Amino acid sequence: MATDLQVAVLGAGSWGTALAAASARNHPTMLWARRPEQARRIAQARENASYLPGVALPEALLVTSGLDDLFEHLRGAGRSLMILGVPVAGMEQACREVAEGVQRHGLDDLAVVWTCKGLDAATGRLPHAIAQEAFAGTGIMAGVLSGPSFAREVAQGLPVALTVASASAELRGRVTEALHGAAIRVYGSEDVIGVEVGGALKNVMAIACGIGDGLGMGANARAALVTRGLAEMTRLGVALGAQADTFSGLTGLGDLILTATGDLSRNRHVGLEIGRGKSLDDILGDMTQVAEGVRCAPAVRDLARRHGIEMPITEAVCAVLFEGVSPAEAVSRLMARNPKEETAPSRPGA
Ligand SMILES: NC(=O)C1=CN([C@@H]2O[C@H](COP(=O)(O)OP(=O)(O)OC[C@H]3O[C@@H](n4cnc5c(N)ncnc54)[C@H](OP(=O)(O)O)[C@@H]3O)[C@@H](O)[C@H]2O)C=CC1
Ligand SMILES: O=C(CO)COP(=O)(O)O
Repeated sequence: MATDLQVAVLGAGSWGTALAAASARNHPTMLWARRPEQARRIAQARENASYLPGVALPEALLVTSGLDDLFEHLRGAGRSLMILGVPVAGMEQACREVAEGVQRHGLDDLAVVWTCKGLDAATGRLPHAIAQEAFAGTGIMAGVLSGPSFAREVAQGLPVALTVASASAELRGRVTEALHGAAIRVYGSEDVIGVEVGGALKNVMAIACGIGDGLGMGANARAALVTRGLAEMTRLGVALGAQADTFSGLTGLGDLILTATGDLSRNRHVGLEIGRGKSLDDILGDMTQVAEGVRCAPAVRDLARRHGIEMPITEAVCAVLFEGVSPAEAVSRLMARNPKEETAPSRPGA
């Protein structure tokens, strides 16, 4: 392999595994699973049977459950890249472990991208704020990788377009080099906030669209939810410092369309089942993978209220998930809102 870029992926869920497999085709790549028995099973079977059953992983992909192995893999590389494949709930711990590992192993040129889509449930912080705090004083280059990308399709080698956002051109270049190829296009952006807000909020909107489809509300209602959902995403994003244009790109409209309409989406699945009358506890009890929109919805609602941003669809999702409001009642409340102008979505109050 003629490359001086070495890649480590922390987190062996569906997305971490799919990205590690893609990277391993061109660069020395090591995947870290937090459970030793899972790492052993993946390494032996060349398959992640828990998260991506039936997908063959490249022979070249290294697998470990030892965090120190991951840093040793990167030490001595010409250039190194760490991809965090954990959900938002694991972001703070992952960043802390990376910061400590960098010091312990004397890595001085590491680029780190996270892939989680959500807000910190307790504080409403976006992932970059979590990373910023953990990485302070370490010299780590940081950024976010997002876009419309079901892990299973990526792992099967089907075409996909992603966006990497970072202030660091060097980091954007490394991520592009690691993943860009025959089936993956990687676009660059400097709008970290816009990319993160799009990724977090499209999950909430996917739950809303799933609820509508579960209720049998029809294609017109779905189109209305997607469009007005995008208006909510843009409004909050702009209030937080994002660029409005980002929301018509891959990580905004692109990911919203995918997740709100694609049946591989876990968030859409949650909404569909709620709309069909199942309880949230039963739905989550039957799932083995994360649906970030569930924990994210109240954090988004609280953040929006703090910024004085109206987010009726998000409020409705929270009311159905956590306040005992029936899906039908939530729809009635949305429809009963006062008529208004359809102004540009980025304008406050639109
Ligand atoms: N799957 C997809 O298509 C895509 C997912 N994403 C985003 O990527 C992130 C990861 O999702 P995905 O891979 O799908 O999730 P999965 O549910 O498939 O896997 C989650 C992975 O994270 C580990 N994990 C779970 N909770 C924690 C925690 N608190 N701390 C540390 N590790 C934890 C799990 O380990 P264990 O098995 O030991 O429990 C597992 O390896 C999410 O934010 C998701 O929105 C982004 C793009 C596409
Ligand atoms: O983020 C995703 C696709 O871009 C995956 O969506 P779900 O988490 O809803 O499955």
